[in-house]
Amino acid sequence: MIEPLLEFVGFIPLLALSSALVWGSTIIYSLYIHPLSKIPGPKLWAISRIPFARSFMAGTAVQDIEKLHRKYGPIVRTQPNAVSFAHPDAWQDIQGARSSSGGKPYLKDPTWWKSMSSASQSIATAIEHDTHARIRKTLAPAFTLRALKQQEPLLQRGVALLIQRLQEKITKADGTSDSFDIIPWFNFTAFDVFGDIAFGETFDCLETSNYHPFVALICESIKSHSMVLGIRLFPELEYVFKKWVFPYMMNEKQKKYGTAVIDRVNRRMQWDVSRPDVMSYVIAANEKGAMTPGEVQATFQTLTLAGSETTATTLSGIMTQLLTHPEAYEKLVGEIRGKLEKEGDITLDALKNLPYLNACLNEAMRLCTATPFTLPRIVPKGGDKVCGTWIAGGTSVFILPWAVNRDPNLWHDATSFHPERWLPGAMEEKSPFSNDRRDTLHSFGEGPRKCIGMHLAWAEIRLILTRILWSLDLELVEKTIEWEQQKVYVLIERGPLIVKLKERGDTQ
Ligand code: HEM
Repeated sequence: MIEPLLEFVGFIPLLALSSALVWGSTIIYSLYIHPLSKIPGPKLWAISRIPFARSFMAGTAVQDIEKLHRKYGPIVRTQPNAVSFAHPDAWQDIQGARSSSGGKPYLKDPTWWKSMSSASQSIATAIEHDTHARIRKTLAPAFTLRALKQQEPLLQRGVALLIQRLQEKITKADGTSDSFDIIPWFNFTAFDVFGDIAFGETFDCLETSNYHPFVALICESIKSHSMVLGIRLFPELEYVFKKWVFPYMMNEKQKKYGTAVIDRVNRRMQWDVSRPDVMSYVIAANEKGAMTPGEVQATFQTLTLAGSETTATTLSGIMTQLLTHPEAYEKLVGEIRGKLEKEGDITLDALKNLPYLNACLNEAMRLCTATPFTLPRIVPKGGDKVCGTWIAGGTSVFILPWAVNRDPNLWHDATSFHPERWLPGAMEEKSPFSNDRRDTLHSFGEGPRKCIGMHLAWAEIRLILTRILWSLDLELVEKTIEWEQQKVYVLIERGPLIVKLKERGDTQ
């Protein structure tokens, strides 16, 4: 009885010694022999995936890695096999088409991009170039400027309902509203407008002045989605989590509302109507069988999230900046009310030509970018030069817009909100912003996988912001959003922004 125990106890030092040897040689390999050993960065991050995963799952990765960039430079090793770039050339090198990759961009890193919930691929989760190109070609006509012109009445209708709902809040005798959090209203509008433009049904958020359970679910699940992504960095654990943990994380709400988009997609496909929504283009292209039904469903699920969360984040960002910079707020309201006399003057075409509005939006997209961390790509076999540095094939590489957009070497007074840096005067030699690297702001990505919804996003953001500022005066009651400290779980977790409204004071 005692003998096997003694045998086992005797085995422990051997086990400890062999583990120490394996660990020791892995550490020495990672630090001194690995093809990325010359890339600067903290040693702990170079030998283990744990520090990155911890920081990512805590929602502080963008701030933590920004600090690493300030210390180690624009190229930093963030995991044994991953490198972050905060370099002006990174957009072209990592996301652009490369001659070294046969004129194609690097493939998306499946650890980050492969769909977790759907067997079918979507425009965003498709890894292979051919599948992506086929899906993108089917959707592209729905997102041109021409299509947007036809979709404008749908957009205007959604935004008009937002304004009506906000005006209904003005119930006090002194002509003001009670204090309320304006952030959910950006979510309501973004999801409703996109639902209407995508498949002809809103989520009734503005109708009911409340979250549709599906929209609430999406907002709540942003954090848990990041947990899952963090776990994926450890393929050895993923099987256990997939089999034993994730099924239990799927709650009743998820089961009930998870199909909210698919149901709408299926309903829309049965309609025999002519309306210029995104689905009408897909139906037309699908007469030739361009996308499978599974791809259509997966793509509309992606579009709903990609098309709404990002827009709502940008609106939250610009509103936070304007309400905390009263001089910019006043100047923008002056431009909007001065140049747009009647409500009917607020058209998408007119808004393109308001210089201060567009300067404010560019500046908000710089500091409050909706995608502060871009999901990684894989350097092709054989390796490649990225931003002038040789990176081994198979390395996971990503851009950190959060750090590029705050780099004091690229921007004057980098962390402050200055819409002026986007006005023509900023190019003049005497301007403090004359050396700003405006060309490094790529809010919508770069290359063949650049945001397909860019025109729609600009239109929606300009229209929502302008119509609010044209109709209403806003007063900041309480700012609980400190944008610099916002947690980022791939997308940004946005805190409350408490405001009061009143009807605009001057003539209408
Ligand atoms: C301010 C709002 C938005 C921002 C900042 C934004 C940003 C981005 C970025 C940076 C990418 C590239 C991601 C990557 O490849 O790593 C992207 C891709 C994408 N965006 Fe947007 N986006 C916005 C609004 C929209 C809207 C309104 C839609 C609606 C359809 C949309 C749909 C997509 C899709 C489908 C992709 C993937 C494209 C592809 O892989 O071909 N986005 N977006």
